[in-house]
Amino acid sequence: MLVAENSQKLIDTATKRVIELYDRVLRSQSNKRTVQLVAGAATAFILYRVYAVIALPPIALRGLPYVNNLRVIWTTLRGDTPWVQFKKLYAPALAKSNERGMYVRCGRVGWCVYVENPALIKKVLLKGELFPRAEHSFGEGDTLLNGMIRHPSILTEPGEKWKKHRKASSPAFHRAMPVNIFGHLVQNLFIAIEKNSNIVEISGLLERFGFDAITSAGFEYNANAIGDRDSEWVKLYTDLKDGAFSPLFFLIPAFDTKYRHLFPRRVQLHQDLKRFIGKIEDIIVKKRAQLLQGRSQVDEAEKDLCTLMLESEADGEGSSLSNDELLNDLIAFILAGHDTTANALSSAFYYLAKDKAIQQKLRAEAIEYLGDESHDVIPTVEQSKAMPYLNMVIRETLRVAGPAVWTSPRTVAEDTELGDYLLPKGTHVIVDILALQHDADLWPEPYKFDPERFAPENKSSKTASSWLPFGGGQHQCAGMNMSLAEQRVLLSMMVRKYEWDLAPGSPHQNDIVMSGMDIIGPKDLQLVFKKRY
Ligand code: HEM
Repeated sequence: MLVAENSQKLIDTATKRVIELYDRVLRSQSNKRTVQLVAGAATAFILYRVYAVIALPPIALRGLPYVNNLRVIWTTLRGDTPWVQFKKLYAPALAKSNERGMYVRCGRVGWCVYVENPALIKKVLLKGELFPRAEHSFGEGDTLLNGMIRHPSILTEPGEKWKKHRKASSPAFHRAMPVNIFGHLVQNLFIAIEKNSNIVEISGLLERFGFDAITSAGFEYNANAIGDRDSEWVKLYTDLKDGAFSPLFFLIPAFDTKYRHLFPRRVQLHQDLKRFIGKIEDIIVKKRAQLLQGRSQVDEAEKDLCTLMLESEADGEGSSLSNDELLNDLIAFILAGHDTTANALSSAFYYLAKDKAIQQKLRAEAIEYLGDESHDVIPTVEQSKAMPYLNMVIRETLRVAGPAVWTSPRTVAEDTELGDYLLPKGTHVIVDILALQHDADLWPEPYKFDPERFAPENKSSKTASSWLPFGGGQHQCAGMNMSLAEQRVLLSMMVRKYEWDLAPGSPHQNDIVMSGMDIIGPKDLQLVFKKRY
């Protein structure tokens, strides 16, 4: 939370004390002037203490450069995205840290040390025992946010409880590579693009593509978000997600719990949540029953995650999850998997529209691998992995405009030195992916889109450890390979079929304009498509 709960308590106590003091001073007739001076000084001191609690980090962290929290609150209320906040506030703080590569600011879990130095990042990500995931990073209680990011799940638990979820899903993520599912959804996207007269709002369309992709690949349910933006599933999910991250309820969770009855729309959303959960529960129950009848005959790589998880559980391979736990993980996959991939793709469309030579080079490669006949070709897994330039474009997009700007927060398990700085037990630490991937020492001209950085001859160990769009260590993105497959299939098919350009008068003409808070992507990106066949 941007304003920690204990700050509120301190403000209340301080206000009470100041009122009591004034009351005593004003009633006292003796030596009034001296008493007024003392009262004034006491008030100033208390006000400073209140300011310090809200605006400044704990004393133990003040040896690192930090960002005054009032500035963070202000920029957040203004609706600045992390992309803008980084340029305005965090990059200057980081610049003050010189070689250290650490700065402090208030984030979702309170005051955090943000780390950008690759060597320190390695320590944070690889020493899981010392830097376990922070508990309750999405708050506690019966809020809509906790109804969506459900406990216990792969996204929420630290330690052994998390391991159980990761173990249950690892075999499934290892096997799933559903290029045909993705390819057929890309064909639905073609239909949607051609329904538009001229200008296509591609970022919204890709979000709907991402939703169909994760419901199909997650539990064999095509929500048909591409075909029908008002479909029941899409509306339900969008309302719930917007509601869960609504700033008012995010900042003051009591409005969503104790005082929910004062907000009828909120009450409705909680009922909608039950309906949404019920739909996925039904799918799980049906799939468990199907498994008792025999294995799915679908090709292993095209099976959905839920089926694969149940099958590996039956084989004693993954760990065993209750229906509730499995449900929580499936919802986690939707939340973690749909916006991220959609925004990455949207950014790729932007950079390819801005640089026609790169777009053409990518097209030439897709034609070389998939042919130039006038019909759609869904690449095989092997073909999609083999296209070197496609992979360079994807990697560079994830560097320059990676949708996940930070890793999940970790909490220091005992007093620990990070670099030359002692972090007390309980300090929160976050890897600043955005800062790392825009460090000019590691990535010259960091805001320039240049896939050649990833050409084999330009590879270096320095950049290998500085490309972390999926995080790293034990919590590295579980869906990384699935997301990469989705991006390869979509981009290779799209570039074979269309040429595209920014829409006339696009606000993105000079520079990409981002939207989003934790997950970012181009804001309302509009493109003009020209069909090649
Ligand atoms: C471009 C697309 C994606 C990006 C950039 C991305 C990025 C990330 C990042 C940065 C983390 C946190 C890592 C950490 O804390 O160290 C993460 C975790 C996670 N992601 Fe992704 N992700 C993407 C797509 C997906 C997809 C498609 C899925 C599911 C199908 C998925 C599922 C998860 C899960 C389950 C976790 C938690 C892993 C754990 O703690 O064990 N992500 N992702």
